[in-house]
Amino acid sequence: MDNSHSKTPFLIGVAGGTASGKSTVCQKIMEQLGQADVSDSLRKVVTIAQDSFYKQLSPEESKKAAKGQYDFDHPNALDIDLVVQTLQDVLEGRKTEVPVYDYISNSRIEGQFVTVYPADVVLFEGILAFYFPQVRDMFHMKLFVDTDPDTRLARRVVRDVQERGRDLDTVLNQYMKFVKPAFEEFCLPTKKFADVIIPRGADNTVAISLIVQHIKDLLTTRNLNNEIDIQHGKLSSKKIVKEQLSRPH
Ligand SMILES: Nc1ncnc2c1ncn2[C@@H]1O[C@H](COP(=O)(O)OP(=O)(O)O)[C@@H](O)[C@H]1O
Ligand SMILES: Nc1ccn([C@@H]2O[C@H](COP(=O)(O)O)[C@@H](O)[C@H]2O)c(=O)n1
Repeated sequence: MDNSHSKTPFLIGVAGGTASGKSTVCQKIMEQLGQADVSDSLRKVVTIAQDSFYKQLSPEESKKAAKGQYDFDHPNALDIDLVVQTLQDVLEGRKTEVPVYDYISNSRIEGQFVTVYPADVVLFEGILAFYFPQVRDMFHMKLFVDTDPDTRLARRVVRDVQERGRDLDTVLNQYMKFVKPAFEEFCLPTKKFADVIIPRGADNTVAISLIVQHIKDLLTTRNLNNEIDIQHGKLSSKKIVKEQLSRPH
C-alpha cells in the first residue's frame, strides 16, 4: 500500500521551558483548526512530542532516573537520529510510527507506537525543539512559548506529583540540579530562533488566533496554487486537491 502523501506538510516547531504550555498551545492550535475531534487516520493536523524520543536507559541510568538523578534535560538524553528520521518521514509524506513514552518507568513502552499519518500541518513540541540545527532547519515556522519561570515550576510540581507519580522532594531536587540549569544553557538561548514568541502560553489567545489565521492563509494559498496547477494539467496536484476535498475539515 502506498502510504505517501503527495505534498510536504507545513512543519511547525514549538519550543519553550518545561510546563510553559507547549502541548496546551499545540492543542489550542489543533482545536482552532477544527481538528480536535478528528480520528487519527483522518486528521490533517498532528502534534508530535519530543518526549517520545528519549533514549532508552541502562539499568544503572534507570535507577538514577527513579531518584530524579538522571539528566533528562541535557541534549544527550535524546535519540536525535530518531527525531530527524521521523521528521524526514513526515516531511516526505510517509506514514511513520512514534514510540509511546511512559514517565513512570522513564522509558518507552516496548512494542507500543503511535501511528502518525500524513497530514497538512505537523507540530513538533519540546524543550529542545530548536537546539539541534538539523532539526531546527526543518521547521517552516518556529514558536517559542515564553511563560514565567515561577508559573512553570508551580505547574511542573503539580504535574509531576499528580500525573507522573513523583514525590515533591524528588521533583524539586531534579528541578534545581538539572531542569533549571539546562533551561538556561540549552533552551532559553534558542528563543532567538523563534519566528513568534508567545508570552503567557495558552493564555495568550490573541497570539494563538493570529498564528492560526496565518496557518489558514498559508494552507488556502497552497490549495489555490494547486488548483492553478490543475488548470495547467499537472495530474499529481489534481490528486492532492481531490484528497483534500474528501478529508474532513
Ligand atoms: N494557561 C494555562 N493555565 C493554567 N494551566 C496551564 C496553562 N497552560 C498549561 N497549563 C497546565 O500546566 C501543565 C503543563 O502544561 P503543558 O501544556 O503540558 O506544558 P509543556 O508542554 O510546555 O510541558 C499542564 O498540567 C497544563 O494543564
Ligand atoms: N522520564 C522523564 C522524561 C522527561 N522528564 C522531564 O520532562 C521535561 C520535558 O517535558 P515538558 O513537557 O515539561 O516540556 C524535562 O524538563 C524533563 O526533566 C522527566 O522528568 N522524566
